[in-house]
Amino acid sequence: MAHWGYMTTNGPSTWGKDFPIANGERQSPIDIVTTAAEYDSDVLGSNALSTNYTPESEVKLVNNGHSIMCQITKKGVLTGGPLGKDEYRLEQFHLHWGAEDNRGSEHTVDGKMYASELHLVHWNASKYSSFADAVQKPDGLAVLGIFITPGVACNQFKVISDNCGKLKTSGAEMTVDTTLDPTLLLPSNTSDYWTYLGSLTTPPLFESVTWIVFKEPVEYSKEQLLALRNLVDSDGNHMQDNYRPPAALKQRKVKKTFT
Ligand SMILES: CCN[C@H]1CN(CCOC)S(=O)(=O)c2sc(S(N)(=O)=O)cc21
Ligand SMILES: [Zn+2]
Repeated sequence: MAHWGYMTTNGPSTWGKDFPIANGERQSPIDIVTTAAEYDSDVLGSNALSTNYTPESEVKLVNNGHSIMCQITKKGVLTGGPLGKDEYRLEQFHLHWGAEDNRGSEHTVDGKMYASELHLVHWNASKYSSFADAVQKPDGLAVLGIFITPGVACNQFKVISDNCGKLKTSGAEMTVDTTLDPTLLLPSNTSDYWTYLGSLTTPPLFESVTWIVFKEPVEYSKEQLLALRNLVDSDGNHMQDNYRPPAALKQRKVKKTFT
């Protein structure tokens, strides 16, 4: 089978052929209908969402053919909020983006698409022994979704935007000798978010993700967004527009932590 991608011939509308779960009951992304989201004080509850990340002492960047990914090597944890008592460990982060500012995010808010969306991927280290073990479990993963909008440069993202041009082929890796604190990739307000049970937004589309999507977007400069748009895969195709459109909500409720 042709490897999945985002072109007409192998894009999201074709994924169901090889990954039937594409039409499942808890697929991601979704359109977040803000008026339908339910304020849930016990999500906000006793234990607010909390990150405790250790800054990376060097930055491992990988062009995986579908996105630019930063492989995390230090111990960083996400707890609280909808995650109950479980501790989720940061594994990697990556992005999705468009060819133009008017598209690129995967989640949408009342139909609005942002220019890009950053995903910090965590796995449930309280219940599972490894990322590979957790990736298919219904409570195996937690992903933080951060909307990106054009504006001032994000300093912490510079190490990625300054180097992604050197990752010319799929599988290309590089290690940049600089530190990176994933905490500084988050919006200033991490109390206001929507959360719901969903899936990976790329094949294999496992329904294993507790999604936490922050309301406040983060700004990247035009140059930083252009750096993402200049990324190519090994066939020399631009990686841009590497977003899956919203899937059906089906029998799910989206919760929110703010009124
Ligand atoms: C290009 C492949 N992307 C996936 C690779 N991984 C799955 C590994 O399957 C064995 S993963 O768990 O690191 C994630 S998280 C994620 S998203 N966009 O929902 O945050 C996609 C993927
Ligand atoms: Zn993603």
